[in-house]
Amino acid sequence: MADVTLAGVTKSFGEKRAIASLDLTIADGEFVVLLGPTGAGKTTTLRLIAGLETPDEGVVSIGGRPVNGEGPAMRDVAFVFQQYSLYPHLTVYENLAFPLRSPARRLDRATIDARVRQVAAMVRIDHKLENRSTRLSGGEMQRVAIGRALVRRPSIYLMDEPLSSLDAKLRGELRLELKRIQKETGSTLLYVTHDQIEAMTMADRIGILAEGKLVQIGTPREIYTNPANLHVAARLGQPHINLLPADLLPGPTPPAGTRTIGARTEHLEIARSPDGNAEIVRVEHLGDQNHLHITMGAHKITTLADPDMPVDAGDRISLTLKRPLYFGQDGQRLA
Ligand SMILES: Nc1ncnc2c1ncn2[C@@H]1O[C@H](COP(=O)(O)OP(=O)(O)OP(=O)(O)O)[C@@H](O)[C@H]1O
Repeated sequence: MADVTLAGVTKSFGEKRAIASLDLTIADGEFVVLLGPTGAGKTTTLRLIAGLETPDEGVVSIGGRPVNGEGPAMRDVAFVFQQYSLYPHLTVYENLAFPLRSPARRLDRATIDARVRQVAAMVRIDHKLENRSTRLSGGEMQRVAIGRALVRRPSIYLMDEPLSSLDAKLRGELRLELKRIQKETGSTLLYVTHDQIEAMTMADRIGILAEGKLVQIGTPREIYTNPANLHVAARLGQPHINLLPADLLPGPTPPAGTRTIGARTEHLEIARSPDGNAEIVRVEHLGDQNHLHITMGAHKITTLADPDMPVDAGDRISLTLKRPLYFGQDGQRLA
């Protein structure tokens, strides 16, 4: 079993508390994505699990075994970083074979060869095995870097923004492949990203970190539809959720104590109306949808609309809320 547990883990760097009493469990075979703003403690969490940092307090366990005293080599964990970190003078084949050649592994040549070829096929780089790693595109290099982690067959993968340096098309392709590989191999994977699409599409569960604390963890759908507070609500959704005063828009009566209403596209009803309560100031045509930028008094609202909806800048519309999210004074969700 390769479940990972952090229990009450705290880690400071000098005065800075990077991780504050963090409790997190990743089940065996689960794909968990950590999302959070810069400095939230995502990388530090990975490094604590890898054994590259030692907790000040609390316990890190892998497969039920406390590993606080164990170095990285003993933890059977593979780390994939944002930078490719390949050996430039070696071929793709040699880069993939390298982790298997350590004397401690005692693998024979045929076993190494079979494993390299199997993983190369998995990450779809088998046609470039003899290329030098410097003569690859960014996407190919990152496939090799991921392959080099896979070839070792560790029980846990830790990935720190492995796709962020790639262009959007490659990111989309590798996202699908990573998810497929993780399913096929049944590996436990903890993945850090700023990219909410990666989080939504790959994660079994998303953990939202803020200031070294786990604010919420749940399936992508739970985190999106049932955010625990304003912070979580603002992390997911494109365009960004609109955070509005409780009495701005007509709609259902908010629960007592409502300070802020969270309205995503699906919480807003739009109708063209010359005496409507809002005005469209800009329409961005994105092809399959339109981005509408709306003002209502001093407030700005952004939402999506069907490209067939005949609206232009300057049009007045009436905006109504339907089942939005309600938040109290302290930012916590009320309903
Ligand atoms: N080695 C270190 N020395 C001093 N401070 C550190 C060190 N490592 C991390 N920190 C601090 O701890 C906090 C958390 O850092 P961490 O790298 O875990 O954040 P992150 O969520 O991964 O951020 P990013 O998204 O920018 O990578 C930050 O304030 C950072 O400056």
